[in-house]
Amino acid sequence: MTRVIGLTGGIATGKSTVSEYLTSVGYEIIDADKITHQVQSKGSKGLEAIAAFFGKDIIKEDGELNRQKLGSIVFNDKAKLIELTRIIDPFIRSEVIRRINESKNDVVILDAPTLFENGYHFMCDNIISVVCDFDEQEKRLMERDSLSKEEADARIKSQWPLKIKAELSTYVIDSNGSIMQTRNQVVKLFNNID
Ligand SMILES: CC(C)(COP(=O)(O)OP(=O)(O)OC[C@H]1O[C@@H](n2cnc3c(N)ncnc32)[C@H](O)[C@@H]1O)[C@@H](O)C(=O)NCCC(=O)NCCS
Ligand SMILES: Nc1ncnc2c1ncn2[C@@H]1O[C@H](COP(=O)(O)OP(=O)(O)OP(=O)(O)O)[C@@H](O)[C@H]1O
Repeated sequence: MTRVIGLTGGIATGKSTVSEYLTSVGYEIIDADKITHQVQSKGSKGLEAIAAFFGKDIIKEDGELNRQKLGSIVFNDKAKLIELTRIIDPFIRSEVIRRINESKNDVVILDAPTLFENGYHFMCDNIISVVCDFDEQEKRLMERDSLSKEEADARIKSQWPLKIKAELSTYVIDSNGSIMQTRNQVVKLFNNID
């Protein structure tokens, strides 16, 4: 049976950087963000369900989801984020489960930012959290996504505190240093996990 290693952390703490490295050394990654985009794509049932709740204006002229608009609604209104999760998570979950069940590998990495918030930790044998200090996370998020301080803080605060995620994880990667230092921790960790 395929073992599932959960990879989580906070927005812009370095999960994708870690999962890109794990891909390069041959691990199979199930990327919950990519699946989210897939189940919300043009003409999908997921997008139809989102538009039924948030209104047709949430779809752009080209038929794609207006991600920026939806993000600014849900990351500033907890009740709306709960609604979005209620609508879209069943689509994400069934695809994640399908991918795990169909995997031919001994190990898959489930890369999910809201692993704990959305209850995906119950599917995992081990959990790795990638964490860094709040100021560093805020800085990285503002730079990467060209967000203001307020926009970055709203996104960070819509997730569970990193301290709690770290406490609930089997392993913690501290990404405060350089990318090379993060990578070295991953190499060391995976030498011991397998
Ligand atoms: C709100 C949406 C449209 C924003 O889209 P956008 O393209 O700007 O961001 P993207 O999807 O690439 O996510 C970027 C980051 O936002 C954070 N994020 C996404 N969804 C959530 C959420 N429900 N709660 C907290 N943080 C979230 C994550 O850290 C993620 O890595 C989109 O994130 C979404 O539909 N989210 C709800 C689905 C979900 O819960 N996805 C997480 C899968 S475990
Ligand atoms: N030591 C480090 N480890 C990881 N990433 C770093 C480090 N130093 C800087 N970064 C940068 O931080 C940014 C955020 O990293 P990344 O995109 O991997 O975050 P993420 O956790 O996957 O975020 P999201 O939840 O939004 O998908 C990237 O631009 C990355 O290059």
